[in-house]
Amino acid sequence: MGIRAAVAGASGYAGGEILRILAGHPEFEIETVTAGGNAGTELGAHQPHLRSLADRVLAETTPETLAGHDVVFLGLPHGQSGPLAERLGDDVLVVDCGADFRLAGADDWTRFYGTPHAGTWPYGLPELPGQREILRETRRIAVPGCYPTSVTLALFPAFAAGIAEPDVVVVAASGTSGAGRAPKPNLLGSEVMGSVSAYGVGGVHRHTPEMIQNLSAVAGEPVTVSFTPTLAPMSRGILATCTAKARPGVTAASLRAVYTDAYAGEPFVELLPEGQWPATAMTLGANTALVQVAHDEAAGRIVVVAAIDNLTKGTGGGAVQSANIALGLPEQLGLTTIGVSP
Ligand SMILES: NC(=O)C1=CN([C@@H]2O[C@H](COP(=O)(O)OP(=O)(O)OC[C@H]3O[C@@H](n4cnc5c(N)ncnc54)[C@H](OP(=O)(O)O)[C@@H]3O)[C@@H](O)[C@H]2O)C=CC1
Ligand SMILES: CC(=O)N[C@@H](CCC(=O)OP(=O)(O)O)C(=O)O
Repeated sequence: MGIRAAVAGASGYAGGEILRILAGHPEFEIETVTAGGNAGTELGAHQPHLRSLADRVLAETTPETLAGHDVVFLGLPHGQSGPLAERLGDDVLVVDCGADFRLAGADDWTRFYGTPHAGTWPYGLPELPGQREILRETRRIAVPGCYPTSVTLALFPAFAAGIAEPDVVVVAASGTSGAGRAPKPNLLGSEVMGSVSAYGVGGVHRHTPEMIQNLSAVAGEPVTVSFTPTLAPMSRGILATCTAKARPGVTAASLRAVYTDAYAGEPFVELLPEGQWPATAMTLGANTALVQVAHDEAAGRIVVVAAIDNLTKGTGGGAVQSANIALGLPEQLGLTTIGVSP
């Protein structure tokens, strides 16, 4: 008998990615899959790529259907996780892909999400300093947002090493799956194809406080982040271009040395060889973040580019990576760094 898992939101993009990974994981048994309005229908109608699970019937998402499992993965709209998690025992590992428990600051939560703050859970980004120790001891995990995953991995080593001023500018392109599968007028194929567009400009995107929280904690001082997301005509992937003012004395060699050291032992983050730049296509389906750095001497800025698959390292893969740690399994179990191409 393996580790009994339930996936809520199994008809959605995040839930589908979690199931894709769990289906190839040697320790998990997928016992229950749930949805909202699509409860009662077969999973294969929504996730036709998950062949071995096609005839599973989606249950309703209730505390009763999610009870009795060792692990519950939640891929639900914001606001749904808190009431469900409250009704699941403290011994059950709950891994939430929603935003509800990511932020420590209730004011930030209310300002960006407009509802009362549900609380704060340990943050599922194992690469952050000290985070693996925290994840080993917890039964509640808040999986990071997809943009904050890419930006935090791109920049935290520079702040940990004290080589960047606390003034960050990020422009990131995301594939459309980041927006979920519910239809939205600006996300019709004809609106998205052949065009890249900015949205959430001017410090209003809800991932901004999450980036600030992560980078400020590592820097030990408040970091400002000017974040501009853009939508790119592709299904998956995030390419985040992040810059910060360099502290005096930083050189191309010292910058590279910081990132070489930071990621030398990390299984899922790779500093690419010099001269090679990350592309989203290199990460598709893989639980990897690919990173490259440059020192823009004329501008006095550090430039870091990171690529991830928003659904894998940015959600489902990150969720399973953190769950592996919390369950005492090898962190890499069931996860691959090998992508899909072309
Ligand atoms: N897409 C991404 O790249 C990322 C997503 N996330 C987060 O993961 C969560 C899910 O996102 P995503 O998969 O993209 O969204 P989708 O819209 O693709 O899927 C949402 C899922 O939630 C279910 N659902 C919707 N409303 C309810 C409800 N009232 N009660 C129970 N189930 C409900 C849907 O079921 P039904 O089919 O029946 O409507 C569906 O299974 C969100 O919190 C999102 O922020 C996090 C990081 C990245
Ligand atoms: C392309 C696109 O629309 N992306 C989403 C981010 C998706 C995500 O991961 O965010 P949460 O988990 O915090 O909802 C957005 O910008 O709102």
